[in-house]
Amino acid sequence: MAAPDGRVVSRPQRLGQGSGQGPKGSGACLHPLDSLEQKETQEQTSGQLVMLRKAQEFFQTCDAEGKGFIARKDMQRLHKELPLSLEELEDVFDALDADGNGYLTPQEFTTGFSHFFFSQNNPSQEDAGEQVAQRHEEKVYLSRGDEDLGDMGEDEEAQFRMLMDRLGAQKVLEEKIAAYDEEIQHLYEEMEQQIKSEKEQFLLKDTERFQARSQELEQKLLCKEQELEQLTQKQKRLEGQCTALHHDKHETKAENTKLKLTNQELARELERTSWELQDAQQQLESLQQEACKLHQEKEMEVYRVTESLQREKAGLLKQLDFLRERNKHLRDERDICFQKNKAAKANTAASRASWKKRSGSVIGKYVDSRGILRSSQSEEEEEVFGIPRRSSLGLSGYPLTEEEPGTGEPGPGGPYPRPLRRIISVEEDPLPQLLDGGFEQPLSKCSEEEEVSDQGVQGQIPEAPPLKLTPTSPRGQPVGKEALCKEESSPSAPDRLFKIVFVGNSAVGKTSFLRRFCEDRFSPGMAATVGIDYRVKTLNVDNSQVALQLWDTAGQERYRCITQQFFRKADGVIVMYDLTDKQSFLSVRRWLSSVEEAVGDRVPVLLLGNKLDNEKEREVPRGLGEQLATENNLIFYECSAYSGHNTKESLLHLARFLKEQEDTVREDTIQVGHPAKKKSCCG
Ligand SMILES: Nc1nc2c(ncn2[C@@H]2O[C@H](COP(=O)(O)OP(=O)(O)OP(=O)(O)O)[C@@H](O)[C@H]2O)c(=O)[nH]1
Ligand SMILES: [Ca+2]
Ligand SMILES: [Mg+2]
Repeated sequence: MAAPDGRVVSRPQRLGQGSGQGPKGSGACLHPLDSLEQKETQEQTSGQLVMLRKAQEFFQTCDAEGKGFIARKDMQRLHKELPLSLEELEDVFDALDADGNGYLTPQEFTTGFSHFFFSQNNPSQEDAGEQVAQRHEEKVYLSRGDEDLGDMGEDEEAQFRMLMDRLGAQKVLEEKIAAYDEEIQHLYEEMEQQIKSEKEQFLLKDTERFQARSQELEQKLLCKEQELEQLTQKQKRLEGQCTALHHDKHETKAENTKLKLTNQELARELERTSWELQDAQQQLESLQQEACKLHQEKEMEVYRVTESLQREKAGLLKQLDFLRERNKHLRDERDICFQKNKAAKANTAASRASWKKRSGSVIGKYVDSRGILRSSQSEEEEEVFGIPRRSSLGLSGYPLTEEEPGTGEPGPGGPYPRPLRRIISVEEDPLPQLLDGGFEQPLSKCSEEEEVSDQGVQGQIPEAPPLKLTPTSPRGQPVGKEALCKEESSPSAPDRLFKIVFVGNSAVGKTSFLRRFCEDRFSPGMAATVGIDYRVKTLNVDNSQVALQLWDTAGQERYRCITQQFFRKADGVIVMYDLTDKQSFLSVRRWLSSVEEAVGDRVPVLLLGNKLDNEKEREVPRGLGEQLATENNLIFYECSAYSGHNTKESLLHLARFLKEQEDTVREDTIQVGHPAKKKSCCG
């Protein structure tokens, strides 16, 4: 058991309890030495036993609660029973408290007593006695058990008192010890105080720490709760998202299925469309071939019609010649009967009629002033036989009937030849003079001024010179007649047929060039072309017959709108300039752009620099022509209608190019859907 100051104090043992020794009579074996000692001490024990017993009685008196030890306050209790002061009791206590721990164990109590007695009786044996007493004490402690100690008698009291006195006598000795003890006690109390305060502080700190700890824990708890709260919310959110995702997943799945179905449908649709496309392509291909055939047939048809018209025309003209011969004879006879005055009258009428009867170009009979194809052939008869008919402008540019243009009524004072533009160029046809005996200046010589002068003189017809029997100009075919070269008179249909439009400023030599090309002759002083003229020439290109429909246009500005219309139908275009006239070269670009505007760049163009024979008057160097041709991807030649230089070569080059281009297109058409590659013209 730990005493208050921490020292270990063995618990005083009650009588009968011992260090493992049992109560009296337990017969526990004793040490051999012990027997010896017993003999020695037996004589002395009787008196002392009593004393010890008394001591025990005292002990128990003091240790009323039976704690097993005596504290100071127990000793104080004796103050009432004994005539001792508190100080004396304190001194006695201190004397007895051998180990100074503030408690008296039974050993210390009885030892004190026995010591006292021993010291009283035989001081010499004190030491031995002490040991023996100690040992004995232990035995006595052990051996006495439950022996009741009786009350203390007088003599005992006297002895006790004596003891106390002795003890008291040692007071002086003991005072010092007491003071010392007091000091120790005091220190002890201080220490206790300190311990107490330490304890309190400790407790305080402990409490503070505890409080802090508990606050901290509370804080932590709060944090944890918040975290828990957050986690719960997060979990809720995640659950929400999870549900949403799950829901979306279902929707996506559904959408997916729909998309798959749509996909399948689209695939089927696509397959069906591709089949339809293939069918359409095949149909397109066959339609293209049909169109191609139709186009060729149409061309052939046109050509045949033209041919037959030409033949008919020739036949009619022969008839006309015959009739004229007849007429002439008849006239001769009649003339003999009638006199000149009639002739003069007839002359007047004839001069008028002769204007109407001027033959025009072939195409003019079928194309009216606006360049639109006319309807019936009756015009031909009327024209040839001068039968007046109701129509607008005549071929020669005069109205065929006496109607006022635009009103439909004959004008006052009879019909006058109105100053209208000649629509179709005509070549002077000597026959009309023969017909009505009237004389006319050949058209090619008459200029617009002369026409005006004609209009100016109302009714006065200039004296016609005596009728010549030979025509004034060589009787060539009227312009527009088909000029079949001798060697190609075979009427077999050509393999190819190309339409070529011939443009260029006025007087550059287009008509002269075509005359050279078709009739291989040059006639100076050509009349300016009016509107548009037309020739056909068949060439032999690489052993195939290529027919060229040559449209000779009027270079004058005022016919520009008519010529424009013909560009669209063209397979090829020839642009001519006069190398002795710079202005005509400068206008080439404008011609090129109006061709480009009408047909784009799909049509090959031949550029011709004419009048090469007039080298001394050259104004346009060859290089300029070549440069322009290269820049615009044109075929280029310098030529002369006068000498015939390069007239055939240039058109042969163009015809060959057209033929090759058509072959390419045909090949491409056979391979469906491949567009024709445009070759460069100048090869
Ligand atoms: N020296 C020479 N003169 C030519 C040549 N070609 C044409 N001429 C003359 O130039 C003039 C005009 O000739 P045309 O053939 O009528 O000219 P054009 O281009 O038809 O004129 P428009 O019909 O008004 O467009 C005529 O007097 C011809 O004789 C040529 O190669 N050399
Ligand atoms: Ca003690
Ligand atoms: Mg001309």
